Amino acid sequence: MFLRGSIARLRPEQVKVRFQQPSRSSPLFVRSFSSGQQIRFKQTFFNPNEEPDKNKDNKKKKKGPDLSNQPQDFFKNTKWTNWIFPGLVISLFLNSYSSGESSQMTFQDFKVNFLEKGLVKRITVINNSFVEAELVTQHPRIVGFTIGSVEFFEKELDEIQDKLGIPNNERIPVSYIRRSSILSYIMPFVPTLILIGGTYYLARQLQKRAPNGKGGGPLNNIMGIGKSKARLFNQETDITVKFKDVAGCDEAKEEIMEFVTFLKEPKKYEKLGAKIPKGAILSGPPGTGKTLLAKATAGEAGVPFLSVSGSEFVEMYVGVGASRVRDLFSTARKLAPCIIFVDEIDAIGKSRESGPMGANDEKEATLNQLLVEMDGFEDTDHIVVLAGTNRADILDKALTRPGRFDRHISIDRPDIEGRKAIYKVHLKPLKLEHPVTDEFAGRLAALTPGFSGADISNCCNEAALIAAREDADVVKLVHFEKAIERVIAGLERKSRVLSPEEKKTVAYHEAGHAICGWYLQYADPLLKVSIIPRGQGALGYAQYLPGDEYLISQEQFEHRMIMALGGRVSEELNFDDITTGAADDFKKVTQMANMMILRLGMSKKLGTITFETNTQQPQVHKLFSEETFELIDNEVKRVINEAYEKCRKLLTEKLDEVEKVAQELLAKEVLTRDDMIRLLGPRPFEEKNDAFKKYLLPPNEQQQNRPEEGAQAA
Ligand SMILES: Nc1ncnc2c1ncn2[C@@H]1O[C@H](COP(=O)(O)OP(=O)(O)OP(=O)(O)O)[C@@H](O)[C@H]1O
Ligand SMILES: [Zn+2]
Repeated sequence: MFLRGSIARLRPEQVKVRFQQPSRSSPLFVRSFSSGQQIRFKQTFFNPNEEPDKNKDNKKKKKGPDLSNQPQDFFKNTKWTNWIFPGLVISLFLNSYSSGESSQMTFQDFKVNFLEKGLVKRITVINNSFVEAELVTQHPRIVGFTIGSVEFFEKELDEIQDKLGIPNNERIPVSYIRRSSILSYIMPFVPTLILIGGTYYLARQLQKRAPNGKGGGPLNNIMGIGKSKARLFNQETDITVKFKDVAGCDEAKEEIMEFVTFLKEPKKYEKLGAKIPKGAILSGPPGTGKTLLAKATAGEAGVPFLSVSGSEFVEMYVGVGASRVRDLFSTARKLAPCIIFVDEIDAIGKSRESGPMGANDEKEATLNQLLVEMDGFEDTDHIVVLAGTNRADILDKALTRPGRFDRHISIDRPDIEGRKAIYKVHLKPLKLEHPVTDEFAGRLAALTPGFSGADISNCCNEAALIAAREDADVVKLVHFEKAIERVIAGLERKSRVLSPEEKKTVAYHEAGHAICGWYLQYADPLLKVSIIPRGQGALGYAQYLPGDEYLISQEQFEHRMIMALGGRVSEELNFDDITTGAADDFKKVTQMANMMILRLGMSKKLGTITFETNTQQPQVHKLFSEETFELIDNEVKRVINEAYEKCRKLLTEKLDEVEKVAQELLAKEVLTRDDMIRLLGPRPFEEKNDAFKKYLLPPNEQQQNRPEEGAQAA
């Protein structure tokens, strides 16, 4: 009765320690395995009438309900099964321990030490082979010894008592009993019991789910392998996301809204005989909020949300994926109405013929099962399946067929307005210097072209971390600027010390890039140039702000190539030797040139043909002749050479400017756009980036950048 609860919490080593010193806390287990006679042993060290001692163990145990009075509670509690195995082991241990309580000796010892001294109160002969004698002393109270034959023992006993002159009516009472220990019945089964108990206990332990709801140990993976790994988010407790938390992507929200109304008032549709779409594919680059949108849909509809990743269906054992799909849908049916979200569906939904290895049986089986399940549930089941992917183009056509994922919702990287809205969402929890204004969010959005929702969330968090590191009370714009730089270019590496020569080379290299950017019409606005090493291997870098562009002209392409070559050309013009610093630039230039020639039809000689090959499929025959091959080679070289010549011409003309910028860089390490204007005068072209003009240009420059408006105003 004192043991309840505590064993379950004790670790094995604790259990051991407890029982090395027999305490009052053992009777539960002694009783569970002892026959009536064995209680006697227990009484030798446990007195039920004894006052409970006031040690802290006891106090703790007394708190809970008394187990001995409420056995039914004990068995109702499912946890009791967890005790079986440790209980078994401990009670066996105890049994062996408690058996040692009566002192064993020889008949000779007994005769000399007790019998002849008249210390014996009562004698019991057990099974004609063992004698237990109760003494008048307390310690030991009981002694035992084996005898060869009962006749001999009786004779000896009589002789001694005769010798001591004890009258017949006062002789030691002797009783004869037969006793079969329950242990003698149990013992043959003990190994089997331990085996079964052990296996059961291990299985239970391993099947216990980890607190985060994910699988437990390795054995669990095998036992529950066919189970879906979907995480369930309960509508009341877990899904707090609503559409208002998903900023931007208004079209996507609008489209997905239909599912919300369906899950909320299915009758409205069913009344008219309409079939509700069963699923939708959400496609878009990583971090654009596909998962978030799916969750918000569940949040708005107020239904459970089952989230699983496509890759979680894939296992090396055949048939596991299909079984997991089945399990997922059977769970969903129980929870309906509900939303299933399968992230990275391309892991199983890849087009079945594609891939260099041909079809993969296991993946195909999994996909087939998914298709079967989607066909299998009726729209009256009120289950909606949403799937996320970054590669909608490689999905199997069978998946996107009507009646399955028949809606395709694409979520793009947010534009300036989208980013502004997302910033507003993620700035809300931060402690800022000023309340969030449109201006402030717009400025951050303009500084982060191409950022996804996840990047923005990361950037806001990074800013707060930087502010905390600087012991600031509030998060300021500078912290955001540092965070953005860090996200874009990586961590500043002040520890990487360059030699003065290296530093000089980097300064002229970066100055070359910067000057090209300054005097080329289609170059993006420059924000800053720096020669502080950052991230992985970047010795210097320049931050430009491309706008949200959807079309890029040939001239733009060319200007970008010239800019990329500016670093190496500047090295050539200013030093006798060249360095390895331009490797990355060349990679970019080559990629751009290849794209122009092979995909964009920007070569007159080759014409408007795309030479793109499908790298996923093995090439069986040549797609174009040797001559075309050579022509492509020559054209790519020509485009790059032309850009190189233009770059060399430009930088030769602007050698003084390069010198100025390089010297200033060596002195200050970082140059901003304002520094550039101070050194070179304003850029000769209007900036092309609207967001930049609107949020980042100082007001006086905004005037200069809009000549017509300026004229009208004057
Ligand atoms: N439109 C948005 N509004 C607010 N927060 C956003 C938005 N998009 C993304 N986020 C932020 O980015 C995080 C990651 O987004 P999410 O996991 O939904 O992206 P995903 O598109 O599913 O990415 P992946 O393709 O890598 O699975 C979100 O938890 C959220 O904080
Ligand atoms: Zn470079």
